[in-house]
Amino acid sequence: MNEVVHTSPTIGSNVEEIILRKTHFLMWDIGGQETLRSTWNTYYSNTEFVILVIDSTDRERLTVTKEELYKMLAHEVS
Ligand SMILES: Nc1nc2c(ncn2[C@@H]2O[C@H](COP(=O)(O)OP(=O)(O)OP(=O)(O)O)[C@@H](O)[C@H]2O)c(=O)[nH]1
Ligand SMILES: [Mg+2]
Repeated sequence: MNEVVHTSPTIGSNVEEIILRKTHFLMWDIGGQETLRSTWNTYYSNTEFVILVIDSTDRERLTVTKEELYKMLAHEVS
């Protein structure tokens, strides 16, 4: 709180491993910019879950987000 957090757009990806008891989470943070979305499908194999972060105040982009989510879910398992 009361702290300015500096962020920069994700280019490529950031990977983080979290271990909780015997469960290992390997989390990939990937960029959401339009030009980077075509690379998303290279992260799908062995993926158990997806966390999609949206800005709920950006009403215009909700439709785009929905389309991108459906595209992701419709992707063939490889
Ligand atoms: N108010 C508020 N602003 C946030 C929060 N998280 C991120 N932001 C702001 O939202 C903007 C984008 O944040 P990022 O974390 O770069 O968003 P991103 O989804 O990772 O974007 P990409 O890496 O390009 O996919 C920045 O201006 C942040 O300061 C939050 O929890 N609260
Ligand atoms: Mg990011």
